[in-house]
Amino acid sequence: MDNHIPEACIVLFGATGDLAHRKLYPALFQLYQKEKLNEKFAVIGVGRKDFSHEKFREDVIASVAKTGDFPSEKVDTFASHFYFIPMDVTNEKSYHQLKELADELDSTYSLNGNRMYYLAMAPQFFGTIPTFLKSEGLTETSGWQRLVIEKPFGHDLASATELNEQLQRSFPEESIYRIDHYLGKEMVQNIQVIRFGNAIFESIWNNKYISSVQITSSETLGVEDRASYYEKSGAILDMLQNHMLQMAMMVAMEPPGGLDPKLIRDEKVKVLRALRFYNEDEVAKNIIRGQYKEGSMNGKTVPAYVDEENVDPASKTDTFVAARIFIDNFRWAGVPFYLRTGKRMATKATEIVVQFKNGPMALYHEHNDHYQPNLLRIHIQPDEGLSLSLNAKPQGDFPALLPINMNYCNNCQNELNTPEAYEKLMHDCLQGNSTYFTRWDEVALSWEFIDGITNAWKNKDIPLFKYSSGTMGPLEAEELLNEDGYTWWPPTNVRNEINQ
Ligand SMILES: NC(=O)C1=CN([C@@H]2O[C@H](COP(=O)(O)OP(=O)(O)OC[C@H]3O[C@@H](n4cnc5c(N)ncnc54)[C@H](OP(=O)(O)O)[C@@H]3O)[C@@H](O)[C@H]2O)C=CC1
Ligand SMILES: O=C1O[C@H](COP(=O)(O)O)[C@@H](O)[C@H](O)[C@H]1O
Repeated sequence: MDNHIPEACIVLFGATGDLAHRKLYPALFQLYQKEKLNEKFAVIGVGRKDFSHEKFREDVIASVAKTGDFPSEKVDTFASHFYFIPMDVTNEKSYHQLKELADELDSTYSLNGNRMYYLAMAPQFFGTIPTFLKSEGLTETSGWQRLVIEKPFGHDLASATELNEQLQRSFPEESIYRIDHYLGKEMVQNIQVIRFGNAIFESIWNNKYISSVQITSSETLGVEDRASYYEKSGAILDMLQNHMLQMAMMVAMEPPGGLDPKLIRDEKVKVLRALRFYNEDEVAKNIIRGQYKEGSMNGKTVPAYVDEENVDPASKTDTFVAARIFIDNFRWAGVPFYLRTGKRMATKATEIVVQFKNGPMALYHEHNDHYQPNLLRIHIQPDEGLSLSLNAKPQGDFPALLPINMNYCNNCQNELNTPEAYEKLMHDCLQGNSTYFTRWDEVALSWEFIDGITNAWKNKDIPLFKYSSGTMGPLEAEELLNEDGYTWWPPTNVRNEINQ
């Protein structure tokens, strides 16, 4: 890991695709504008379209322009570093032309042989490309070689293992950067600092003082045009296996011995090792799956999942999942972690709520409707921040109670400066910092846990609960918490709280 401005040739497979256009070019431009990239970089875009370098540059300029009003000279100079190779990645021979251009740019821009290969392509190509990169000699340069790989990383443990073995024949584990874009989110990275940078939290961050943890990631969008992928994945593979478990790991991990990526990832993986795995009966009791029905959102009727384009009308795909999980270790024994995520829910929000236990004696709250437990809310999105709910006394009125909130908003004043997840992750990769990428042991264990659930869904008659679009999911997800004496805390908006 180093902090100097990295020089590298970035080879972007999938350069004409949606992810590259919407996220990756704007992210690279931000790095360039902030001087986290200097003139020593080149990007080679790969796709099947017959683009010239010029056409590709126009595309890159258009993509950047969609994200803000930037000086055209700066954008043009940035785009001049972009080159395009039309090729079919399944054709081994086409890599020769790629190699030639990469070697040439290496010397034109003095890139020291450093290469970042970014696979922004459908997963069926994840194994093929690294194999050809190695067999055709693209991994033999004098500099570093890093492989960035998009999601999904397999669809179960067996397929993920097979893919991983294939990758490791071309790139060692320390050169493989598996993207989970939630790990690039500002407030997900902040969890570590909030916990380990504040003695008041770390000392009570355990089962003596915390009664439960809730993590919600709700979306208002439906399946959109991704049915062919989503029909096979559902919310459980799309969100729970990766983003939701990653957030749970960040909340639950032990303090690392330092900030080295290995030390942090070692602690995260220990959380997964302590995760309670469920048998089929336990899956039925602890995991709720749902699917959206027709409903009303912003005054408009939206269709049921089964009526969406390219969805099987008899589909049993989960568009919602709520899970009660337990981390059976000294710190967390007995503390339920509730995770829920879904599409077509009432709000777009990601929030973590840490609920603290009530004090040992009910001096104030026994007959008081206003009493609420202390909550620490970590607002991941859309606004980023923290809120701490406390109880106080309203002016002059004793012994009444008034719940109050202490709020901090990370992006309210300086909105434009919050780096996008992809900007941070690409920068980290260029610097060789793998902290916020997923290591193979994390991926394998998370698949093992998820396979237990999906196998139970296949083998047992476990219901799929329907929920109306525009709600927070099926009633059964609420009952999951009610059984334990809890209720889901609705996501709040820290900006509104501050402005009240
Ligand atoms: N889009 C998003 O918001 C997100 C995407 N991802 C992941 O990113 C990856 C890419 O997604 P996305 O950008 O949406 O996909 P798209 O379908 O929009 O783009 C696919 C890209 O692959 C190229 N391609 C396809 N087949 C070949 C081939 N045989 N040889 C060379 N190039 C080929 C296409 O080029 P051409 O058309 O020129 O052939 C295109 O550039 C996926 O793994 C996805 O899961 C992850 C999170 C969010
Ligand atoms: O990975 C994915 O994430 C998005 C949600 O990401 P967010 O940053 O907007 O919260 C989700 O819509 C998509 O289905 C999934 O593949």
